Amino acid sequence: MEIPIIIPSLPIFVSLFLSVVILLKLGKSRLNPRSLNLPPGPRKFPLIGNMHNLIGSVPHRSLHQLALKHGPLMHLRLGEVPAVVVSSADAAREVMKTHDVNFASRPPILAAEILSYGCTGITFVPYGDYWRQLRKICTLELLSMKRVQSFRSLREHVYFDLIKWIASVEGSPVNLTEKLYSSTYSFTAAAVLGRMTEERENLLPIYIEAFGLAAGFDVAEMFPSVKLFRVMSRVRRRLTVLHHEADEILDIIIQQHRESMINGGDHEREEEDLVDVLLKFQGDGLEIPLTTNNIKAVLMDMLSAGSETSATTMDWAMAEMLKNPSVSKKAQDEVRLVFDENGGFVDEALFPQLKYLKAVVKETLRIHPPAPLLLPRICKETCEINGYEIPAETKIIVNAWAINRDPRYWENPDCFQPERFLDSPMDFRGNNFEYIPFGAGRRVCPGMMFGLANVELPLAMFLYHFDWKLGDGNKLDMTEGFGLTARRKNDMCLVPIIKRPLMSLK
Ligand code: HEM
Repeated sequence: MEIPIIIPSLPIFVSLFLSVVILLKLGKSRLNPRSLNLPPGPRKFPLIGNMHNLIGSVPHRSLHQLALKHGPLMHLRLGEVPAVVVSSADAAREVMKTHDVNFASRPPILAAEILSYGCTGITFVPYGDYWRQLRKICTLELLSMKRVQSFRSLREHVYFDLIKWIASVEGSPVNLTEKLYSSTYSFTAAAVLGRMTEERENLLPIYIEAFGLAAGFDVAEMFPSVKLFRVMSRVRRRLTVLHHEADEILDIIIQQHRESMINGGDHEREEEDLVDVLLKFQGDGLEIPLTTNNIKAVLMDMLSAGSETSATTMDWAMAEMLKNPSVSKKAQDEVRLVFDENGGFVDEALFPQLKYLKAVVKETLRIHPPAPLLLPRICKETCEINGYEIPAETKIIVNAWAINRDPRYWENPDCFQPERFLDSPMDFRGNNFEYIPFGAGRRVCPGMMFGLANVELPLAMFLYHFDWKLGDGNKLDMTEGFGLTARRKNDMCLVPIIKRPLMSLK
């Protein structure tokens, strides 16, 4: 009698094979250190660990709910990656101040590895001499207050074009969200790469797709020891193609800058862009020489870190003001008082007078931090925090969203009340751990001033020139979406009504 041989279909065979590989890996894994005094956390399942705990809501909300049960220092396993989630100001201070050096590197991330030339930009490069050199260039040159001011005329032109367009469609619904994101990209790309319009425009669809993919879930990142997942990763393949396309465009841009420098510079431009600045450093005898790929990595970091964060802040600020008419009235009254006296020109030089608008921006960053989990850190050497052991190589996730709304530090934490920041010494530079939209410690955001200028100017222009109402049949939707930043899920369509005519730019 013949014995039937059952041949499983290919997908079943592949999943069986992968399960066995993962089980074998986890079997001899270092990830079940029962003897360690780890922070408490929810029960972990085989293979997935706590991945199931993140289903159903945006990650910062799911993690917040878990932390309410397990505490401000919570241990998780995401696939095979051990992680600790920090959800209180005290624990955040321990990580980003007391033990800052130990937590000053970031875990490698697939998208950064590919798009940022093997993590050689500033954002994901490990803490050390090369990072220190880049950070110095960043704070003293690329993103200094002087540099931010040098982009003033560029900023005015980009956002003036936007409000001119809005004025041209007065009375009809405008997809403000879409316009905010595209104008912020235009400004950031022009400041970073220069005014070469065609190349910048070609880079935009690549950038949008790449950062969309980067925000997605990739199983290879959850099981770094299973090399097969890396080989099979569709995200990896697509990111690699996009990286090559972006690389060619960046090469053209850098080449044109080099030629322009040899010919004595571009006399039509008032300001240097960031490519100009980095190329000067390249020839400047740095301690650790900057290769052209290093420069491209920094440029990609600036584009990704600089554009979505500002647009997301602006979008939430507009949505909150629409939801809270008394807030928008106060902000509008202030802006109109200041700029009516200035002949109707929205002038950055007068922004120190916009105390209420600045409080609106601060409150937006409190209640809707664009990077609600900051950027991840990694523990270099095993250390102790609050009596718990944090093993080396643990991924550290700081839930800034939860901290910024913690009722122990904030009255009515879920209410949008800019008044709480008027006459308050609280700042977002990483000194007050109950308010950390830009992070803290050595890796705190170096682009704060650049980002804020990019938010305040368009907001002041929107409030000064227009009244805004929801289009017929549109409801204000405050749902959060998934993405690289915590942007709103659905675009906001608003009807602009001109209240102050547009003056031409000075
Ligand atoms: C509203 C605007 C912005 C917000 C809320 C924001 C937020 C953040 C956060 C939370 C981090 C991680 C900090 C940490 O790990 O402690 C970060 C890092 C960073 N940001 Fe921003 N950012 C903004 C705008 C910008 C802009 C405009 C730029 C540049 C053009 C920029 C460049 C960077 C860079 C390069 C890093 C990495 C720094 C490092 O690892 O040393 N950011 N940002």
